[in-house]
Amino acid sequence: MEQSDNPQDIMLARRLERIRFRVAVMSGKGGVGKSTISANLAWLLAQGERETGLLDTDLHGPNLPLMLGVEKACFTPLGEDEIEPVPVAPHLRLASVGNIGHDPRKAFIWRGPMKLGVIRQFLACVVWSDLDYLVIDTPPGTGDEVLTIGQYAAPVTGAVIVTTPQDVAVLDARKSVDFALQMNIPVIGIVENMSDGEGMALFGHGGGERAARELSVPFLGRVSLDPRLVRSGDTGRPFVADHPETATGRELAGILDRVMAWCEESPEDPSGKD
Ligand SMILES: Nc1ncnc2c1ncn2[C@@H]1O[C@H](COP(=O)(O)OP(=O)(O)OP(=O)(O)O)[C@@H](O)[C@H]1O
Repeated sequence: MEQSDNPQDIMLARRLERIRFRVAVMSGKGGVGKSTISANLAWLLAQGERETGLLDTDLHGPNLPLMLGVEKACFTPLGEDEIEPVPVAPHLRLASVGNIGHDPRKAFIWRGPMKLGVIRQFLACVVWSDLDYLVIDTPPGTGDEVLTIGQYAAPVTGAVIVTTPQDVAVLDARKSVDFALQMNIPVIGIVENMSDGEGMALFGHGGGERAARELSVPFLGRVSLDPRLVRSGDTGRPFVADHPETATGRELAGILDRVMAWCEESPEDPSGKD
């Protein structure tokens, strides 16, 4: 974030300094599995004893509290303008607008400028303390909301772009890569989600890898279309918590290994730590 005299911006900058790596999970369109990937990567990071925060900035569909079984939890207020994220598991905490005490069955109605103000205020209010990783589940698309996050959470260490294998989705992934680069966010790579496994012919296979090659960004791996991922999303436990030894569990772990290797070798480490 550029230097500002605004007290909220100063507070935000101070809070973010205590986070070693900030990883934005982005997608050009909705429903491609961004929240699913974010939740599973964050869980695996925490299991590896990395102090991890998960930030859900989707104001219209904050799904992460439900996916992580903390939909009934509310933030603990620490003082004026300060809230403590919700503990999910050892080393893992979540901050989602879904935990501000709103009835999850009702839709949030936000007008444009109000939305951006809320995102900014939300970023500034959450007290994470020291984190190794902050995984930011961004709203889909390349609009003002993602722009606001990119601006206020800067410098973002890198972006993970999630896509599905079809041509239209891959086109959207290209837009996301371009968007991230325009915001000066380095692209960690592309994840192809809902990829057809052997004998399947639903979404196809290989589009994400092709897009990564054409755009000269790393391909982080594919996650198969797996109905158990949908079920685990509904049970409040991420897939990798209960199925780490399945092929899909290993695909997710492989993606995390590549993300961590990229971050930990990144010269952009804002904390200046090794
Ligand atoms: N690999 C997969 N196999 C099967 N189902 C999946 C897979 N990945 C995600 N899903 C399912 O697809 C649906 C959309 O996933 P998710 O909510 O993670 O997408 P999203 O991109 O975050 O959506 P939004 O645009 O609403 O933020 C969910 O029901 C989820 O369980």
